[in-house]
Amino acid sequence: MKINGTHYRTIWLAEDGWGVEIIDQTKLPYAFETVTLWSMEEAGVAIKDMLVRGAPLIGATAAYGMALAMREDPSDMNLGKAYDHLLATRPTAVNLRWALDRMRGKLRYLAPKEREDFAYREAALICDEDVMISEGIGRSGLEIIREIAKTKKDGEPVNILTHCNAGWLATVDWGTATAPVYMAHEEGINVHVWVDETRPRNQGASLTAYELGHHGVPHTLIVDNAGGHLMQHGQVDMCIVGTDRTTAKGDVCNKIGTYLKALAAHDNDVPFYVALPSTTIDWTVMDGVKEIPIEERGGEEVTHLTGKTADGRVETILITPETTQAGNPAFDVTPAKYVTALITERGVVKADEAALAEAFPDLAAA
Ligand SMILES: CSC[C@@H](O)[C@@H](O)C(=O)COP(=O)(O)O
Repeated sequence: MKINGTHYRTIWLAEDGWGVEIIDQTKLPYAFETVTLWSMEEAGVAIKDMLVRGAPLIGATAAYGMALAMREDPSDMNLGKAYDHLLATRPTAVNLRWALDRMRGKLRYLAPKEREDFAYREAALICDEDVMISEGIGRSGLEIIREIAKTKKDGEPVNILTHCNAGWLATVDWGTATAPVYMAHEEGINVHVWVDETRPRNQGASLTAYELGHHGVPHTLIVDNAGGHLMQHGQVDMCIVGTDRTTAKGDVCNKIGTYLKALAAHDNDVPFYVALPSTTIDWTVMDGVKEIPIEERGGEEVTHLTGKTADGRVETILITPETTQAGNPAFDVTPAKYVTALITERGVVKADEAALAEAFPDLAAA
């Protein structure tokens, strides 16, 4: 993705070859600042405090966290310690466990002195693969947008609603939900994105709007509750969202509020697509509502708002009475029956157990 003419991935190695550079997403959209992670602990903090976020990028950062750990101490004991420490940072995105399992699964069979170099190579591979996977998702979803575009009169845009940020900033590059949008835009299809602000952390307002703007994709920010109204009035052609964990039968766990969008889409015959890399499928889980752990975050994310003042200061303010308690479940589960289809790197797949197993026989059986 290009920011002011320079192509950036969301994670890369520092010039010294071992520090890990990330974009501090807590500073966006007000400032584009990069941070270097020098230790496994710093990688853990970056995930937990959401300097990096989005399921695929959480996985990529954890992989580099393991590499940093192996540089510090490549012993068996530290391998286990780093795995446990990083796994505890955020509970819902399964890419975290996937990346850690892949790293530990390979590193444990190597002699300690071989582990550091291998870990850096493996983490880089995970990042490169993520970019290729997002490109594959983009190509799969592009077909759907092309078909909808054919039904439009000259000059009418394809209106796409998205929730949270499943964009370039949530992956290593391209994004999942945004990859088809970027490809359609590059192909000259007239696309317009309805961006849910995505309270409480406002990933839509701060991140999705930021990256669509930098890419020149027409978009309009809406409050989270506007989607149903727009759908009732024929102003949404399709929804595309991301997912933090998809079950073996196609239930989808994504940012809180996704479920309500899916219900509104169902009621209005608007196709509801979920874009995901295969790394986001948890083959060990069937029933998303009962089995997926939902991250509960601090109530201050709900009671406070952060924004930029007219004189350029970034401030956090209280929007409730001092004593108000807030609940803050960060994700919800959309049952497979409300998902029109899953947009994956291996094509568009029905959200059901048999279709997923057929599309990913190698992974489903593992
Ligand atoms: C391709 S990212 C998919 C999901 O991780 C994304 O939609 C999302 O909900 C991100 O939540 P976040 O809490 O910002 O990490």
